[in-house]
Amino acid sequence: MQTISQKALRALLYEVSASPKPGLVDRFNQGAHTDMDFFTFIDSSAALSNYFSYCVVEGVKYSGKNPEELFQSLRALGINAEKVMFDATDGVNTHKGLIFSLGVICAAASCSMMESESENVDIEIICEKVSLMTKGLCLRELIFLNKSNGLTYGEKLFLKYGMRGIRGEVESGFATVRNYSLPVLRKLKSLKLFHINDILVQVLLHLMAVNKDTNIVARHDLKTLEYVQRYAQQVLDLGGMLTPKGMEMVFEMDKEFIGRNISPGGSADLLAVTVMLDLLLEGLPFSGSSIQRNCVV
Ligand SMILES: CC(C)(COP(=O)(O)OP(=O)(O)OC[C@H]1O[C@@H](n2cnc3c(N)ncnc32)[C@H](O[C@H]2O[C@H](COP(=O)(O)OP(=O)(O)OP(=O)(O)O)[C@@H](O)[C@H]2O)[C@@H]1O)[C@@H](O)C(=O)NCCC(=O)NCCS
Ligand SMILES: Nc1ncnc2[nH]cnc12
Repeated sequence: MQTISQKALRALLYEVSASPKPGLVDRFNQGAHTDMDFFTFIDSSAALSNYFSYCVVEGVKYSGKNPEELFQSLRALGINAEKVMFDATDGVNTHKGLIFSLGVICAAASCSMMESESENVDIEIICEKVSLMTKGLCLRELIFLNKSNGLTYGEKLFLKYGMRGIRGEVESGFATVRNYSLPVLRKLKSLKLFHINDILVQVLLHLMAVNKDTNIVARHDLKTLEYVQRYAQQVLDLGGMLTPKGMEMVFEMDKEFIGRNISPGGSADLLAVTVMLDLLLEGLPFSGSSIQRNCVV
């Protein structure tokens, strides 16, 4: 059995390995990116493995009553992890979104497991903890935003379109993942009919059909986001990765996204989050009521 941080690393590696992912870096090509490839993601993933352990430790140590304090304790770790990522990739942003999302999940999972003294913590409880930890984040960092320059893409897009990006997704306890992608992943795995690669790409298509991906809007506009969502739904209607015709369309979509410089990076992130929550559902190496803290990490 694996520890929480090993699962986080596995989620990163599964996400980048799933191929073909339209417009994204995968084993077949660089997608709509010129500055990074599959190996950049391997370098970035390896560099981040310690960071996930540190986040798990914060969750294990935390015994207070206000989960927002636990989130605050992660912030410095997250900022440092972004530096570690940029060092490993020569300044390319591979995993900024996942440093944030998986860091919060690692801490929420270990904290919830310590509280319940059980390895079998419901995903709903972990996501509820994520939501409590990040409560008020959109209000503080977007709605009451009081800086006028040096804005991140996420902040600019909130001001322009009211999009809440990754902050909205974590504050909702990963509603998009719980409502759409995780049920698809679990159902397809349980059928035992398809290869994990094809299942992951299929899950990505489901995410692309619904996710309000700020990454697409940052490079383009809302019309392009709608185009991506419609296109993903059309491919799913043909069976997506699970039928020969659908699979052909996925390769076609990849070519088209590369040509139009479209990269659904936010949906790629939610694919990794989906894998992580699924791996957490498998349980962790605890032993009865005496929790072996080092096993969780
Ligand atoms: C809190 C922050 C992480 C917020 O950052 P920001 O204000 O920039 O907010 P967002 O734009 O909302 O999101 C940041 C990244 O999250 C991913 N993302 C976006 N939308 C969604 C969504 N709907 N669901 C899930 N995830 C989403 C996305 O990451 C992916 O894209 C990255 C590539 O981005 P970028 O380089 O900008 O784009 P390119 O098009 O490739 O660039 P060009 O080639 O055009 O130049 C890639 O990393 C994917 O992962 C968003 O980028 C942050 O500001 C913050 O506070 N950081 C500190 C860390 C911290 O506090 N951690 C806490 C400890 S847990
Ligand atoms: N595979 C991928 N390609 C491009 N951007 C990403 N962000 C997260 N995963 C990604």
